[in-house]
Amino acid sequence: MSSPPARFDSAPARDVIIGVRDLVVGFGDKIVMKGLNLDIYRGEILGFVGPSGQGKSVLTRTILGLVPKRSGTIEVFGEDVDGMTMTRRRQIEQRWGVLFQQGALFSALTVKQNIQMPMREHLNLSERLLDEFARLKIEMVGLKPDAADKLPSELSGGMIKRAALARSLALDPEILFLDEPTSGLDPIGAGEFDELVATLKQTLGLTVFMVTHDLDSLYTACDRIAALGDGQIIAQGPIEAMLASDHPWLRSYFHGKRARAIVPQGGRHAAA
Ligand SMILES: Nc1ncnc2c1ncn2[C@@H]1O[C@H](COP(=O)(O)OP(=O)(O)OP(=O)(O)O)[C@@H](O)[C@H]1O
Repeated sequence: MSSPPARFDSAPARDVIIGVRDLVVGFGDKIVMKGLNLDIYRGEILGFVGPSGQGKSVLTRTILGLVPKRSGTIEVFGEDVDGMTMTRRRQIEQRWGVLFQQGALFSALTVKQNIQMPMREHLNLSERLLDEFARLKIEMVGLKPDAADKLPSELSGGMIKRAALARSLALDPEILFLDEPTSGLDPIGAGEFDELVATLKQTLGLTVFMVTHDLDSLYTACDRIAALGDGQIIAQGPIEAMLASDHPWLRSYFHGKRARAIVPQGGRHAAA
């Protein structure tokens, strides 16, 4: 199965923070990635779309080293992940933050304790500094200070997302992986979350890889979009490139009934 060349766009060379080449991933007889190529550039918010079950989460998990690949290469921060020592791998892991679809906070721990988990695992900090850093992260994601001592069960869906985001920022990552961050949020909450991610990108210089089905996020938060289909990238570029594509799935996704419900000025859907 042929794949697009290593660089697809005519833009000047940019700093590739993650480079995926000829990636093949499968489970038993089922091949999910069929020679996929993708670059994630430093400082961008890349939206990753595609039909359900095509492998968006699998790609994320493969990059993160949670799913083994059959072949191909993955370079993270310019280094091939194959052959990395465990120590190096752990150093790399400190440079990314992950927000899984369900938020995945530990239910028995308070927000503060959740945020401090990665810090305790990777850093050697005093309790005073741990508290100070957790307080900072809580403020960064727009939660009130009293959220620190709450359990996840005491939080709304939007607050859980923010708390999980705060935890993913615990180690001051360079890149954030967000798996459907606005799913389950009402349109206003989703819009606020997108704004927060865009602000964090600006202020912290973050790179963001965001798996999403949320058209509004693609319009309002993403600098670039990559679309997955049949185990490969079928299109990538700014929203205009998606709108101009004549690929059948992209046409129905970006020009279908739901897409037409978007307020032209970039407002969110009337209904989620
Ligand atoms: N651990 C696994 N074992 C076997 N098959 C798996 C495993 N993980 C994922 N798959 C399969 O890989 C395919 C891609 O799944 P994935 O969750 O990545 O899709 P997706 O594009 O993220 O879907 P959605 O948009 O619905 O979240 C699916 O057919 C899924 O059943």
